[in-house]
Amino acid sequence: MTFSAQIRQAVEPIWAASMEHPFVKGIGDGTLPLENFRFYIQQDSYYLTRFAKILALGAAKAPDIETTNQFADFAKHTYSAEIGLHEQFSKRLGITAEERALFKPAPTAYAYTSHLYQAGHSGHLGDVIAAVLPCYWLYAEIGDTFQDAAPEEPIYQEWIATYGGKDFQDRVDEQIAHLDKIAAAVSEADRERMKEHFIISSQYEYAFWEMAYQMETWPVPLEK
Ligand SMILES: Cc1ncc(CN)c(N)n1
Repeated sequence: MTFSAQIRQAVEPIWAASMEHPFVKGIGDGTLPLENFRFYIQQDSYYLTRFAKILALGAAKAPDIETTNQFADFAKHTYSAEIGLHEQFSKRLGITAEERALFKPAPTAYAYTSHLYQAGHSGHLGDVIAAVLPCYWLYAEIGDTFQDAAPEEPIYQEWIATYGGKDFQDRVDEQIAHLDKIAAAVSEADRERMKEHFIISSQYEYAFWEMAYQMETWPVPLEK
C-alpha cells in the first residue's frame, strides 16, 4: 500500500465525521445559516493567507526547480482561486472594511495555522505536504460528494463547484505523488512524523467546521 493510502486509511473516522458535520451537510442541503458561513469566510480568509505562505515555504524547500515552480504555483492558485473567491463572498455577505480591520482569528483558526507553521518550518518538503494535504484532499472529497447537491443559496453552489472540479483534484493528485515519492526515500521516523502532521491537520479540519458552526470565541472576550 502507498504511504498516502496508509495515512488516508488512518484518518478515515475523522474524515467521515467531517462529512457528517452539520456545517458541511448544511452547505450541501442549503440549510446552513448564512451567519455561520459569514463567520467561516472571515476565519478562512485568515487561514488561507497563512496556508499560501506554507506552500511558498514548500517552494523554498523543494529539491529541484520544477518542484519549486509547482509549489509556487500552488501558492499562487490559493491566492487567485480561493482568496479571490473569499473576497467576492465577503462583498456579497456584507463584510465591512471595519470588520476586516477589527478581525481576530478564533482559537481554532489560530491553532490550526500555528500547526502548519510548526510542521512546515521544522521539517523538509515531506513535512510541508503532509501538513497541507488534508486541506486539499478532504475538500476535494467534499466537493466530489456534494457535486450533485443543489442548495438554493448560490454562494453554497459556487463553494461546492470550486472544490468539486477537475482542477482541484489535479492539484490533490500532484501533492499525493510528491508525498509518496518522498515517503519512499526517507526514514521510518520521518514517515511517522509526516503521518502525525497529516492526522493533526485532519483533526483541525474537523475542528474548523465546529469552530464556524459554534462561532467560536476566546474564553475571555475583551473590549474592542
Ligand atoms: C480550513 C480550510 N482547509 C482547507 C481549505 C481548502 N484549501 C480551506 N479553504 N480551508
